[in-house]
Amino acid sequence: MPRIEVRILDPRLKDHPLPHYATAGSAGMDLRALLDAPLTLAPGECELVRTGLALHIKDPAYAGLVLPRSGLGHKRGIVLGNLVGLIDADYQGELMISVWNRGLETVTIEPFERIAQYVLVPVLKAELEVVESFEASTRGEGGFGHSGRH
Ligand SMILES: O=c1ccn([C@H]2C[C@H](O)[C@@H](COP(=O)(O)OP(=O)(O)OP(=O)(O)O)O2)c(=O)[nH]1
Repeated sequence: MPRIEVRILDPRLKDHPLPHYATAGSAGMDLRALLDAPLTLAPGECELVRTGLALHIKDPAYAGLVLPRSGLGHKRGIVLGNLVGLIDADYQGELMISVWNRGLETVTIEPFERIAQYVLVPVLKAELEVVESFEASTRGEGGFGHSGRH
């Protein structure tokens, strides 16, 4: 199992569990909002929320993804302002969550509420090789729906 170093940047987090896998099959660890008071988001409003944690992946063979929580996104309209957060292996700063109320009603986030999830994923690095033309292939120039398939 890969190891990620974590710094607890805010003493209030000492009373709360670190992000963890809720079940043996969970792919993500829930992330909690470090807030002094409830945060009210009007429809369309977006706020950068602290986690109070710095997670240093270190190994460039991995990256972190911050993803919405399904229930929160579907039922309360709370998703991420950047849709998906990409956490680089060399990032050592505080993990921040862009919380966006995409819904039509005002939503309140409570301090330490679980607002997103963190998934560690493997990363492949590609080297770009400039060529004059590609080998004959079955795909032409089309894209964005040009294949004619639905
Ligand atoms: O939801 C997110 C997304 C990113 N980050 C941190 C980790 C990431 O490694 C760093 C930079 O993110 P990214 O490269 O996506 O942002 P950018 O807008 O291109 O900023 P930068 O100029 O800092 O690279 O910000 C977060 O804390 N939360």
